[in-house]
Formats: sequence, structure tokens, C-alpha cells
Amino acid sequence: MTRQPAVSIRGLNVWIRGKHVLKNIDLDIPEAAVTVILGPSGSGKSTLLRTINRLIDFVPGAKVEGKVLVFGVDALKADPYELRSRIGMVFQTPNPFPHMSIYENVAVAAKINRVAKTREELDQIVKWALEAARLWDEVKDRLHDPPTALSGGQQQRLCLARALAMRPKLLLLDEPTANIDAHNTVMIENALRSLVEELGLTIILVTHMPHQALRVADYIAVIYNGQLVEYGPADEIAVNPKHEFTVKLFKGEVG
Ligand SMILES: Nc1ncnc2c1ncn2[C@@H]1O[C@H](COP(=O)(O)OP(=O)(O)OP(=O)(O)O)[C@@H](O)[C@H]1O
Repeated sequence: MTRQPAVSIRGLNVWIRGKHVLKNIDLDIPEAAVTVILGPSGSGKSTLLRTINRLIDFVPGAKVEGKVLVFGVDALKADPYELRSRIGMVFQTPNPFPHMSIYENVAVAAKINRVAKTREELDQIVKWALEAARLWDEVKDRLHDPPTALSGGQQQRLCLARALAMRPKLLLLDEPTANIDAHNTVMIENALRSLVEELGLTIILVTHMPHQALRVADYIAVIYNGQLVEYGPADEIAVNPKHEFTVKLFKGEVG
């Protein structure tokens, strides 16, 4: 791995209400690539994402030890609001703001981060973000409708556009296609690849689906029972998985 890591994790341990959820994780996540965190339900994938952007602060009884650097910033000591303003996040369940229009859902993120100075700039960012999320063509004539007028898959692409409008350097996605159909899944996966290849965004995607990992990942980190059991380039892991658990995962015997 030649690139400078975007996220560097050392000796990370997380306990939630006394349960040891992440165990001594060391992981360097490269810039301008998709890194997939792959593992079965309950293995600690979401906790790892929440630690990187400090949403872990909201988990009752959570205790964190170790070091997490996000673009060189000590994430565990940084101001969490400032940290999160530079990290986009898309959750498993589409969660657009229901009381805001489609336009406002995207514009609000750009406004919070002061990405746009004029109305024209804001319009451009909203259009850019909706295009990048592969939603523009479907909503350009109804930007002032509520997001509830959209399908679940469209709502999830709207949430992706909202995250992108902040112009983050790092984008985290937690099982973003778990609740949407195959067509929307492909659109989101293609959007993520373009964001990396054309804009150099750094993406960390959590999934329990090995086939999704193989479709989108440059690197795959396999987590099992709170431990990082395997990490490397996706094409190497696909051909020659080293850990017994990864072999079972790709055979569909676990997960
Ligand atoms: N808010 C919480 N309260 C109590 N325990 C929690 C909480 N969040 C996570 N845990 C514990 O941490 C473990 C790891 O959870 P986490 O959500 O990180 O796993 P995951 O791999 O993302 O699983 P899933 O795919 O089901 O979301 C869980 O088994 C659970 O026991």
C-alpha cells in the first residue's frame, strides 16, 4: 500500500456496557479507495464506523481506547462536531428529513458546512450532489416535493447526495443497500466507484455481503467477533483468502 492512509487506527479497543466489542484493531485505510468492512451481524462493523466519526459518543456505556487518526487529526480527542463536518455518513435505513423538500435535504448539508456563498453556488452543489448520487434525472423537475414522494431506493440516493453536498473527504456507509432493491443497489455501487475514481474520495463501506465487497472494494477488512482477521487488496482476498473465516464467508457458510 503506497498511499498515505486516510484513516490510521492503532490498538483500538471498544467496550459497550462491559462487552468487548472491538479487540485491538490496527488498520490503515488508504486515501482515494473503497475499503469494505466485511463481517457477520454483531461482529463490530458499525461500532468501528461510529468510532471513526465519534457517533460512539452517543452509545450508552461505550468505552474507547486506542488511537484513530483521520487525515492526521486525532479523532478521539477532536471536537466531534468539527470532525463530523468533514465526514459524510449514510445509514442502513434511508433517513431524509421528512419536513424538508428534496432540494432542501441536499442544500442543508452544504449550508451547514458553508460550502456555497451564493444561491447560484448552492444550486450548483445541489445539482452536482444529486448527479453524483445518480438521482438528478429522476428529481430535477420536482426538487420542491417532499422526500416521502420518492421510493426507498431513491430516498437512499438522496441521503447519499446529502452526505456528498458537505464535500467530505471521507464517506462512511453502513449497510447502505440492505433495505433497497437490486436496481438501486447497483446505482449506489456505481456512484461510489465513480466518486473514488473521478474525485479521489475515500470511502469506507460496511457490509455483510461478500459479493458486494467484491463488486466495489479496492481493499477488504474482514471482522469476526470484534477482531480484524484479514485485510488486503480485494482482488488478492477474493482469489486467496488466508483466514479460515474469510473462506467460509465467501463460500456462504457463515454471515
Ligand atoms: N447501543 C448498543 N448497546 C448495547 N450493545 C451494543 C450497542 N451497539 C453495539 N452493541 C454490541 O456490540 C456488538 C457489535 O455491534 P455492531 O452493531 O457494531 O455489529 P455489526 O457487525 O455492525 O452488526 P450488524 O450488521 O448486525 O449491525 C453487538 O453484538 C452488540 O452486542
